[in-house]
Amino acid sequence: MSIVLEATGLTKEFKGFVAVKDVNLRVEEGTIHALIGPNGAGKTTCFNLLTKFLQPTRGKIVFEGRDITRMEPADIAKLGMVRSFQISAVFPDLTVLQNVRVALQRRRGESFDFWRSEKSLSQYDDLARGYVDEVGLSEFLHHRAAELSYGRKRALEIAATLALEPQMLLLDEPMAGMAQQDVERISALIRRVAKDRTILMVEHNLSVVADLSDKITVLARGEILAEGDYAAVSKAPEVIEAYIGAEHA
Ligand SMILES: Nc1ncnc2c1ncn2[C@@H]1O[C@H](COP(=O)(O)OP(=O)(O)OP(=O)(O)O)[C@@H](O)[C@H]1O
Repeated sequence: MSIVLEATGLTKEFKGFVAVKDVNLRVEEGTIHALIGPNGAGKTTCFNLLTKFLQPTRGKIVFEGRDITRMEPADIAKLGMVRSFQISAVFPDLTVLQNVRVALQRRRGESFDFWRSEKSLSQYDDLARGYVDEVGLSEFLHHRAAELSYGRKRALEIAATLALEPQMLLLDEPMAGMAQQDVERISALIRRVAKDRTILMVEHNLSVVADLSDKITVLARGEILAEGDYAAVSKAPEVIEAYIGAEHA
């Protein structure tokens, strides 16, 4: 199986404090890979490094055979690696359809003054409808984003992300703040969009991680503690200890 994203010796120091230490990570094509660990483990920092929101102190990141260590987030998005919720959410006053169209327009690198050119935008309608369909929001096509429930807003964000046509999606705590019925809906959605894409996610909800992930990397104090499927990592004594230790910290 081929490796889509590979980090080698990834390290981030904040004024001498090592938040991420010598992390070696390989994400295989077509998998859902989760990054977990107790609070303060370095997950967010790691994620920000991989998506280039932070510059690593040391280490190398290769996406699809290309060294992206020094690239900007917008440039790696063009290469096909997109962070969801990067497109910071959705425009509340636009409809579901309009939001996805705007994302499509971005992908095509057109100007951003969408309010002027309703006509030229309509060429994207069919494509946009396809993504809206894919995330199960067809019946809300003409609803304003602001009117959607929290879970449906998240689905809309995913639709807008898909419209950027990523080969790899990085999801930052997709279940954060979700009610149970939304968790189930978004889980199903992630599984569906993962069919022809690669996904790396940071997620605190361990039952979601157990349910969705092909592979899990456990971080603690900035370092990789364990790696494998859920059955394996959840049994590893060092993982149990790290979680319990973090609870008592
Ligand atoms: N900009 C920063 N400056 C200094 N220290 C930082 C900075 N960002 C993160 N850290 C520290 O790095 C460590 C790892 O933080 P990080 O947010 O990556 O962990 P996390 O695993 O995402 O935690 P959580 O689950 O609580 O979100 C923490 O000790 C944090 O205080």
